[in-house]
Amino acid sequence: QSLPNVVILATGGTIAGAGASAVNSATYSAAKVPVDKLIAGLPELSKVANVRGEQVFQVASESLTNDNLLTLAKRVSALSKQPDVDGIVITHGTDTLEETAYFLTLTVHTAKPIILVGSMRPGTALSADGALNLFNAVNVAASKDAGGRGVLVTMNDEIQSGRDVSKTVNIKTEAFKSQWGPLGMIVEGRNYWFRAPVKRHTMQSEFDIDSIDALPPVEIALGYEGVAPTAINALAASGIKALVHAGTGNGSVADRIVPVLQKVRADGILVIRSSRVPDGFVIRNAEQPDDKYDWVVAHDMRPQKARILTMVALTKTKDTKELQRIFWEY
Ligand SMILES: NC(=O)CC[C@H](N)C(=O)O
Repeated sequence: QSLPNVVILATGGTIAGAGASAVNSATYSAAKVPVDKLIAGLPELSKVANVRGEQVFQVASESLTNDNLLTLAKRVSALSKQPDVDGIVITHGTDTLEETAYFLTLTVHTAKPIILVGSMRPGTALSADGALNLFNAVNVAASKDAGGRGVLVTMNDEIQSGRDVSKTVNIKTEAFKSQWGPLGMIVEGRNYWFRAPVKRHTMQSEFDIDSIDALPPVEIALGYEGVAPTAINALAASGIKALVHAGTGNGSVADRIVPVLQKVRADGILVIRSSRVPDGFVIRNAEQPDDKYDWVVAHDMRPQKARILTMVALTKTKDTKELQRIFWEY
């Protein structure tokens, strides 16, 4: 057979979920159905690619750890080097899918398509979205024109950049959005491309999962009206190497928190100023004098993605100028 070879790495989530009845679209158990059953339930895949599955984990994605991330990325990297693998699909819970997608696009050196996919409803529900999302993922992974675009996400007929995309609604099937728009769409197994990523990824990345064996502890502190320094002080005392501050507005920081973050930086912990606002981006030296305080701004990265990039960057550098360059470039 001359069909492309696609490997599905299954990690759990709602796409492998099962509920008690067809009306249970929100009340169900995630991470129940094994990958071989997912593949067997979608005979249409055999016309698109030679598909085989590997069960890497079977978890809800909010429980994934840094070690899980390393295990998965190393497996993706190893498979991508095999001549008998043309594309890789990763089934994943949607809650932290955006973090895994960004981690892989930063660290896996391949021009072969890598596609993450999940679903918002379990396969047992009325109007389940997982089957079409997975069919689309395998189609994109099997197509020649999907390589070299960074790690991609196929949800709701859209092809999204793994760097840009986030879960923005927690109940609808159109859950994944990027403020910069999707890269394309997939309809009846055909890709329609409209734009390409400009940030560094995969082949052009200076980071390589094959030489990363541990990730440093990096945590997130939220800014809000009435915020106290309690959480930041506790995090700083816990041995973290960097703190992502999810500030208000344009990454603004409460006046009583500013000296706390200055102390955190003086103690050798890197401070990354991000925003809890989903869209837009943080501008350096606006709201706070980042040059003076030696803080880094997270550009357009949401706090959870800023944390991923910070962990990856810290495997190479602790220099704040370097870290800021990395935030602009990735
Ligand atoms: N829609 C989902 O995949 C959410 C299920 C679960 N919380 C997870 O992220 O794995």
